Amino acid sequence: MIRNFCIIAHIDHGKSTLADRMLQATGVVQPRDMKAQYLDRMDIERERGITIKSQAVRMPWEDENGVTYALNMIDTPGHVDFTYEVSRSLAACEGAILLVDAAQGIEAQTLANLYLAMENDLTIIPVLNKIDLPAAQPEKYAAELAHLIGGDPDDVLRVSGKTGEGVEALLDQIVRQLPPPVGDAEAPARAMIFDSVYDTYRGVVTYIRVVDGMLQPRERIKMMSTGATHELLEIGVSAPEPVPTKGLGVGEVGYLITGVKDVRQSKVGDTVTNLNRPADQQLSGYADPKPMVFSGLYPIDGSDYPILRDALDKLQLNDAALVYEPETSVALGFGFRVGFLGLLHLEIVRERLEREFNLDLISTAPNVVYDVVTEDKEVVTVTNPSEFPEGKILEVREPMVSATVIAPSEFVGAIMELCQGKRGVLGGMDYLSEERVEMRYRLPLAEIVFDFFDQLKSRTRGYASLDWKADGEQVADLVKVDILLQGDQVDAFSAITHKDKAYSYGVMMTRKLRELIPRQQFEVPIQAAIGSRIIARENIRAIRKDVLAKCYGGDISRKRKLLEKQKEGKKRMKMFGRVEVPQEAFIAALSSDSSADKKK
Ligand SMILES: Nc1nc2c(ncn2[C@@H]2O[C@H](COP(=O)(O)OP(=O)(O)OP(=O)(O)O)[C@@H](O)[C@H]2O)c(=O)[nH]1
Repeated sequence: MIRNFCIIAHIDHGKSTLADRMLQATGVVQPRDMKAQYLDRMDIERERGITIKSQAVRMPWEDENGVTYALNMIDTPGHVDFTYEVSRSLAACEGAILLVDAAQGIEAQTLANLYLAMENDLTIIPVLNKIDLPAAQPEKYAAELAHLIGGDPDDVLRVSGKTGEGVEALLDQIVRQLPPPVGDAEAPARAMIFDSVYDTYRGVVTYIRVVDGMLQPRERIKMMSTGATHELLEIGVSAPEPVPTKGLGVGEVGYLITGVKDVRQSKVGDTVTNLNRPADQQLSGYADPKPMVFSGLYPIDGSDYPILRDALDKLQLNDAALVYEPETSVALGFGFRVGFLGLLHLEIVRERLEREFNLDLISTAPNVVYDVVTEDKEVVTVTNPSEFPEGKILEVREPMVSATVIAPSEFVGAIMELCQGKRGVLGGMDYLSEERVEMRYRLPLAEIVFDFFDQLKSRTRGYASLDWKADGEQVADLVKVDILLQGDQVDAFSAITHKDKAYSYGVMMTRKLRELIPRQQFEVPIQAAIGSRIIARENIRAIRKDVLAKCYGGDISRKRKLLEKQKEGKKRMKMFGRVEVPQEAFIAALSSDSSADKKK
């Protein structure tokens, strides 16, 4: 008897904590082994209190008639950057627990995840969490939830992941309400890969859900999309530590190990079948995660470049959403252009590179991907402003998102003002209750991916929540702004912006550089330009830097020392034409610009 379910919730509504309590209530983790966020294996997940990778775990649960069920729980990430992980997990389940913080109510990702679950035809069990909080308003939010998904407010379960209250009743309801998995036990095996993870000791561990038939150790399996075959070295369940079994049958969730070293050989969304008796139809897979923002990553010390390359290779083993290719910049030297799902993803990758591989990195201001149509109708995909085609351009298309904002209704005006300022178009508005409203906007990705969320939070005193998903492209009035030092373009500072914002970018960047670049022996103009048109200009005045002026005596050795020192200082300088720029100036100019993403 099997029940497969996942927990879906807005970020911080308590999924991981509830999962911990379930592990305890079912006895699979002993109290002495318990640690918070048991299923979050990465250090960064623990430290930041967020879930990045999905995890599956099997737990036994006995119903009131003494029948024991195997419950497979799949813990999913809550942040919008990792939504693609959620949809994969959902496809492996028959049911979802829709968890809502009893002191907060429905938030934007509650809705987004609910819609995903509904698209996957899952049975939904509404649950209010954190009922131990003094600020909890279970009656009010039970009504909100019942209104949203239909049904009676009294049927909304109430639990506390902190105290464990209501968790056993919830496990009983999972057994009672969720349908058992259906599949054909006699058919050729078909199993869906919903995650694959690189483990230093075991190689690639592939998480699967068997739909039809049976997979057994030692047999040869085939990946249906590539035709690659492997021997099944081990198959088993996570309980939550890996436990090898004699095979996995219909509806079962577990892992398999084949000895491959690269997660790309065990592609998420692929169907695993038996080589001797293969299935003819693949299961419908998932859309590949698509990078949304790109940034250049450069080692501060140029000799670290090979280390950075190896480190990215290693991280990619575990993160199929990470894409990169080598790139060179006049200002920053050799590095990589890296694609990310969002700014949180960028921040996490960068932190892992610095921490796990001891690298000091500089990242260029992130940008979204543009399609530029040139005069001869060629479409150029631009992931780096320096690739923006020269010459006449027919149109520039930018990626769009559809965004949902949920907030108390008193903030409707403030939210509208913000979204309009970001070139958003209102798509619709619904009241969830008398005082809370859901607003739907279509907005350019470039306008929301950077500081939108912070601005939204500050205009709504922290009450608004946001969710968004990709929604096609639009033609827009976009231009490339270049920054020139004495007439020479500095590639790391080029940016693609909306025409109305080009001027303010130009002014901001030229001012910043004027402050950061030391004076030279001659006057240096810093200009911002669109094509050949100058839109902003600052000057660095000339000085004559005479290091010898300090030495009045005739001590020649001291003079020589000073000259040597000056020469050394120059090594860390980059030359732009005749202009010397210390690398620190670039770092300072770029780092203050990259708005850190806050937890959403
Ligand atoms: N008082 C109280 N606090 C809770 C309860 N459940 C979770 N919390 C707290 O709420 C915060 C978020 O809990 P998590 O379990 O990390 O939330 P999450 O939804 O898993 O977050 P992500 O994995 O990042 O999506 C933590 O500080 C928990 O200690 C509860 O029942 N009562």
